Amino acid sequence: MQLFHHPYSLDSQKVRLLLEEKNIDYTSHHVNPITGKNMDPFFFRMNPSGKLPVFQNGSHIIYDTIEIIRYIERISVVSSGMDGLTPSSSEEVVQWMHRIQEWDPKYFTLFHIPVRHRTSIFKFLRRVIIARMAESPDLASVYHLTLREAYETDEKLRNPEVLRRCEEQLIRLLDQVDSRLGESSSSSYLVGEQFTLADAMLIPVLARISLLNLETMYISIRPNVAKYWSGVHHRPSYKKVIGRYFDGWQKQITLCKTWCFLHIRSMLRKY
Ligand SMILES: N[C@@H](CCC(=O)N[C@@H](CS)C(=O)NCC(=O)O)C(=O)O
Repeated sequence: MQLFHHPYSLDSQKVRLLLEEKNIDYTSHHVNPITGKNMDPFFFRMNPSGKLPVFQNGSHIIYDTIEIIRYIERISVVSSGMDGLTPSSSEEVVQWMHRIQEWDPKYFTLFHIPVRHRTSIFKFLRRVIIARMAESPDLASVYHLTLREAYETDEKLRNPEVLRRCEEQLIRLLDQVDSRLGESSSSSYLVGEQFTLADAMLIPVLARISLLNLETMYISIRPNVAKYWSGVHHRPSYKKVIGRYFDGWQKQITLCKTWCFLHIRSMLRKY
């Protein structure tokens, strides 16, 4: 099994958390979307949307995050030898998964990146797309679509209404999470006492808020969410998938590495 992912990608974090929780071995391929690695022809041929994560098991390729997560759940049930005995996720878990996945972090994240950094990332990515298009003319139509999407994204970021809608949706989700977590004082996870697929999907959302230095505004003011968030930091899966890249000073190193890469490549005009 192979996973094409990146620590920066929120949907990749969801899948990786689950793989770690279920102790499933896989071959990991880092595809950094900020440096445009997801624009490489090999990746585009596998997934014409260029989005992460992509999960491959033999000839079976899955691009949709919820589908990947449910597939991993089935693998884990089968490999534990409990097939037919262990019920798959409850209706409530599945509902939470969809509710969490409905929040698209793209614009929220981009709005909170300083404009000058955002502008140079976008400029770099547009040049990467054009360079890849020249290398693989047979993929020109997909690259054109991606380029158009990049311009549209830039356009939307000028519209404050887009940010307002993302914020509203996030606030609604966090309020629902806070009240669900508060329903039982003994339950540590979103749907009861056990870590479920819903937690694997929720933790990266909180990690994104924290990465953007917005914890005070969105997490700390919700006591149940704040308690949950500090609790999940102790899980080995969290440490491996998120903590080692973004906790404390690691965050500066991770961001600095990407920033230096972009800067040097732009200076050398190597796209
Ligand atoms: N098909 C995926 C989409 C995942 C997605 O939007 N991935 C983002 C990262 S979390 C991505 O790859 N962005 C790179 C890009 O848009 O170029 C799903 O909805 O499950």
